[in-house]
Amino acid sequence: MLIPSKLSRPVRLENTVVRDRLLSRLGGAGNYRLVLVTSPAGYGKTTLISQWAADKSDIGWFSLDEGDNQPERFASYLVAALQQATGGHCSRSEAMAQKRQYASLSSLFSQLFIELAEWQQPLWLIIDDYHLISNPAIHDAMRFFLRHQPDNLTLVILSRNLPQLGIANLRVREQLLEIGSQQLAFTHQEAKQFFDHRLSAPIETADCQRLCDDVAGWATALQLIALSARQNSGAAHYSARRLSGINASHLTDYLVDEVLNNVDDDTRRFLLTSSLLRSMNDALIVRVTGAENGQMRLEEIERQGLFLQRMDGSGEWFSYHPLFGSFLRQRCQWEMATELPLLHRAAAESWMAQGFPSEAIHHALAAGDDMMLRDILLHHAWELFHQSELSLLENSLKSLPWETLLENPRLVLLQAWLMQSQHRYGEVNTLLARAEQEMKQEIDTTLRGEFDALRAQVAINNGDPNEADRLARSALEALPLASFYGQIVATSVLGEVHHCAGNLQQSLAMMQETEAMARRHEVWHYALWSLIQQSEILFARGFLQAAWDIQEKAFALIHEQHLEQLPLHEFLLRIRAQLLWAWGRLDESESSARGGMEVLSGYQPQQQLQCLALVVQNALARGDIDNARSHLNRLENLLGNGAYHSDWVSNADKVRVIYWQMTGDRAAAAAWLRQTPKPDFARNHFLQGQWRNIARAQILLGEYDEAHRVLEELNANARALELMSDLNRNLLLLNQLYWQQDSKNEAQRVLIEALNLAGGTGFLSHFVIEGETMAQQLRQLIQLNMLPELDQHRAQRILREINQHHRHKFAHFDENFVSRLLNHPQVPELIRTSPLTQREWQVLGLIYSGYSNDQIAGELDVAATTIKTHIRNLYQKLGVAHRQEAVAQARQLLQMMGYNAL
Ligand SMILES: Nc1ncnc2c1ncn2[C@@H]1O[C@H](COP(=O)(O)OP(=O)(O)OP(=O)(O)O)[C@@H](O)[C@H]1O
Repeated sequence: MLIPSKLSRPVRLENTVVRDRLLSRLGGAGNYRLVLVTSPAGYGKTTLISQWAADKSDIGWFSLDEGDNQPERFASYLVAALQQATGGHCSRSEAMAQKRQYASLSSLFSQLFIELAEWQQPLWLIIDDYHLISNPAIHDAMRFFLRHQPDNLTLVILSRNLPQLGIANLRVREQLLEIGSQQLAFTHQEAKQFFDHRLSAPIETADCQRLCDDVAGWATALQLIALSARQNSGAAHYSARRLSGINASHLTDYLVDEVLNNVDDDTRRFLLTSSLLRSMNDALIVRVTGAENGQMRLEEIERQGLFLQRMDGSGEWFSYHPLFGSFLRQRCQWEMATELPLLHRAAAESWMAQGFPSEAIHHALAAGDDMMLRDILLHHAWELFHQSELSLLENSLKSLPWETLLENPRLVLLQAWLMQSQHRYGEVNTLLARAEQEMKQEIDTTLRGEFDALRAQVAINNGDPNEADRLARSALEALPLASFYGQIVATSVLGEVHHCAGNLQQSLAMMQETEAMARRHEVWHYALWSLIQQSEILFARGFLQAAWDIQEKAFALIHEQHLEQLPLHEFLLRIRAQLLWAWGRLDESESSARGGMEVLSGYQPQQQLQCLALVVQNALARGDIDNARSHLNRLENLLGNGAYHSDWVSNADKVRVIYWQMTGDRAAAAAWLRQTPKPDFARNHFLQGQWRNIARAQILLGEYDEAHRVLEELNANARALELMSDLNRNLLLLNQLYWQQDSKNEAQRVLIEALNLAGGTGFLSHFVIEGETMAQQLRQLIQLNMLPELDQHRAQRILREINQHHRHKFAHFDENFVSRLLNHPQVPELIRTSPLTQREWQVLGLIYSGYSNDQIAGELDVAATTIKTHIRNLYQKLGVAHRQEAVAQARQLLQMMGYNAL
């Protein structure tokens, strides 16, 4: 819940001096991205902007306190302020902010800007006391905000110092309106107006000017002078003299002498005790200060000019001027040390009664009241956990003695989940084991179930499916229906265990069950997770259309529940990219993979490894070697700088091995093959992937027998486990193997089977990526008319893709290449003296790529007889008699130029 006073413009402006000269400067504020009002404490920043904003409807006001250094909290208030300004227009961003479902502040802001794009009127967002922000993550996010905010939005920042927001740049571009302390300082005329409002007896103009000069127009000082003049008449000059030359840091002495010592004891006590509250209303005041009528008391303090600000339109919420508030709190620590725990306890109780557990925890911590903290946590910790108040919870648990946790093992469970959610798996088991060992009371069955469910999750994350299986089963046995969270976790883990064991049917059933439970209890995170797993299973079984449909459901869930910024969204975008890639929809695939990287942009770059591998994979399918190389550099860099799960590594290795195959880099493949782990048995599709990488490297290195053994076993397993997608991929590699071994018939047989399987899976790019060897075989199959009609169409489609993407293969013989070739010292004499025409080079390239005469005619769009003439001429010039010789010549030339020929 958000505290209303933090989202309200201070409204009490009667008796303030209307500062026309500054207001008219602010009249043009809408022309700037940023209005920056900076000055030392108490120069009138808040008052001025509050006056200026008084007649505006589209404003959002956000007053910061120290707690707002936590990015999630900052974001929630910022979005809420904009919601206020737009009358609730940004509901998606609001839901995301409330549920904390975003990867980074900048991604949340991007969503915000999408919603704001429809908002046409001018819009103002005011952030007061920005100097309280010290967290660099927030500064970064606000720089992002400033760069991308819509043109009709103006950000107004009030701060005691110059914020780190790239101010110089905005200044140069004239996008910044600045108001500093010199401008904020009261003029003589304003000071006169000020005193005329405040003092019962008028003050001489000359006196007023001197007072104003003495304090350099500092508003707070003028206010203090007026205060003391009212309290002990005639002391105005004395105060001004004392105030002249001092600044906020020396203010304490002055405030003690002139303010605290000048109010009656009752008021003094009221000021000190109430200052412990960062925001206050009637109920909080009554409970903490013991005042009979809190509201009246607050209004009275406000009337006395004791730096209390009214924070919302209804007049119920107040807070002290920050300067005065922190002074009072400090004094309170000194003067009322013994009473502090009692006061904080009262504050915590009152916040609890009003439904603000996190504010209550703040006071329970300050009170050092373990019992109270324990009780708040027992009742509200899960709610806060799901709102990602992780650091508040962590601090709370840290401050409780271990014995208290042992007596309340649910708190141990909470601490363990906090560790798991931060991937500190090792610590989870240590903590739970220690708790079990040291707990005095018998651990009840439900709790054991909860412990086991969490341990099962940790085990599967750690890659130990056997242990995960045992724990998940034991959890499900122990947990009653009411413990739905543990049940969901354990069921999902069991689903994963089956998945790892290759029991896809059971795994699918478990994941469907997880989804149903998670939806019933609105645990959206697990619902999404289980949908993604279902899609993975269906993909592995070769049901790509069904996988697509499940993905659609997952995207719908994300949309409905505003889960766009969950890291899991990346997972979904990634498997969508894989599917699109398989179907040859490369542009869409790449943009989905990039979308995934965007979701993770606020995390460690290592997290992007998998999406990056997909970007490389797309470049490879396009035959775009240069692009693939440049992305690969980044990918290899990440691989070398992180510890990854073995599946991640084998996905990344896949594109590396394909790249080496395409560029003929045997040395790299050999080095990799020496050190890559060789798992025992490819009983699931993750391990199949790793073994396929190995087989591909072996084929490239000419280790045909080894590759053959691997692929035979992979195929047997894939058939037994019905991993049809894997079978399809394996057959394509087997085809490569036979082709390289010159077993053309075998190659043809497995290719026909692969094409047939592709009728179900819809695979396309898997064929395309094999490039020219695939193209040659397909051309032959098409010519021989050996395929059933549908497969024939598919073969033609694949061929078109290869031709389109792999033009560079015959573009080797373009003008540039040919001129380099003719200047090569080893070029055969015959070619140097009677060079081919450009057209003849082109035809040679096509012959080399396995095109028939008719296909060359079709490709170059000329008559078949013309091609014959070209061929005759180029044979003559090359000194060859037939096709094979021409192909061999072309290969030699390409190799001479350093190309990896087919
Ligand atoms: N225009 C004005 N008319 C009358 N009093 C003013 C005016 N501006 C400021 N003051 C007095 O000065 C005090 C400080 O003003 P304000 O809170 O606006 O300063 P600030 O610069 O925002 O301070 P901080 O840096 O601590 O946030 C106020 O309590 C008010 O009494």
